[in-house]
Amino acid sequence: MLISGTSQCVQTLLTDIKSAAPYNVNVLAIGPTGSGKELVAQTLHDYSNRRGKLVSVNCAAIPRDLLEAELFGHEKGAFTGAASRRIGRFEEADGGTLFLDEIGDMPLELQGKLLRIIENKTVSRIGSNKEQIVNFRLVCATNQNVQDKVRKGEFREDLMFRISVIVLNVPPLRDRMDDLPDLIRSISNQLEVDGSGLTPPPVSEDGLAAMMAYHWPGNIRELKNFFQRAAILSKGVSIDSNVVRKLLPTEIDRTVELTAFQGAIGQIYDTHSDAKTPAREHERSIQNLLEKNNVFCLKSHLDDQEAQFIRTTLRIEKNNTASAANRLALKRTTLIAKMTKYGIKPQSEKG
Ligand SMILES: Nc1ncnc2c1ncn2[C@@H]1O[C@H](COP(=O)(O)OP(=O)(O)OP(=O)(O)O)[C@@H](O)[C@H]1O
Repeated sequence: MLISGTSQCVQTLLTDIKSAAPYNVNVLAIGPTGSGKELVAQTLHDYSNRRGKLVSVNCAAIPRDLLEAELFGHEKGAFTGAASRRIGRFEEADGGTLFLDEIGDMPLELQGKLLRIIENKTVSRIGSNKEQIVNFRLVCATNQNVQDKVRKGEFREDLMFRISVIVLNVPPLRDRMDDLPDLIRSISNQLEVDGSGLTPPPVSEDGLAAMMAYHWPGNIRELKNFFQRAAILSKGVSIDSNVVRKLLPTEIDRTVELTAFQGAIGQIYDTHSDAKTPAREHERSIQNLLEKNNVFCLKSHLDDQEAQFIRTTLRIEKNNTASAANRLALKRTTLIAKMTKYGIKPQSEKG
């Protein structure tokens, strides 16, 4: 599977992957859950031309007391239950790439051992004194703020520096909505060959607009799940805004709201037009949001809205920041500062 998308942030990510791939330097991929960090590791490995394989270990999914044996392997009889010799993941990745997912969850005592292996490139199985040379390329991933963990004493600072020679930022889906059509195509292709028997339904224009208004907290994994649900429930009918409304029920208020906001960029909220209907709809959606959330974080909600406004305006104004700033009654420098704050990059700077 290829990393799909033509958005600026994905193009930057791909360029960084290709630049780093040939060198055996440690890479840390940072991004929210489901954003495609494992695919980044796979792509790095593919471009590296290392002859070995990619070996993936999820440090959060393996119980703490088993993780060490998983990584280092063990000799027969090394501990109760070690009925036979087992090769560890470091050895398995010899000549290839070792991908340690959720590295922030690695227990502190194992962090020390990992640091030694990174420095010496030798490993010994539990129950053995024999050191073996291993030649693996290390790629780690996290969706946590590792620096925060360092501050709290939960992650070794020296290890953080060692694993993050190159840092790749994997963007959340909401920051790369322009890639939605490409991602849908990629997920549809997967559905056709994954043996699930599902036929990917087409997506109508208003369906795509409703999907773009949703903020996808589970990122590409959530998009994939949504698509599988849609393939089952829509029974071949195309995914339109009604299907999206049905399948993303808890967030649809947001969709209604954002669609209204997108309309606002046209003239729905134009003071010269009849704004009563959308205003009532807007009020209803706010009421719904308040009913569903005991505490509603207005600040982050407004930030999200602001970011969405800016993205949409840039799209409408074909990434011309001067025109977008005019449309939003902002100074261009203010718009650019806000774009930096929200990590929005225009596809091609014209303004
Ligand atoms: N470009 C893509 N096209 C199709 N599917 C994709 C794409 N990128 C990622 N996916 C799918 O999205 C899901 C999540 O991707 P992945 O496991 O790489 O995310 P992650 O960031 O490593 O998640 P986590 O933080 O939970 O470990 C996977 O099922 C993957 O196949």
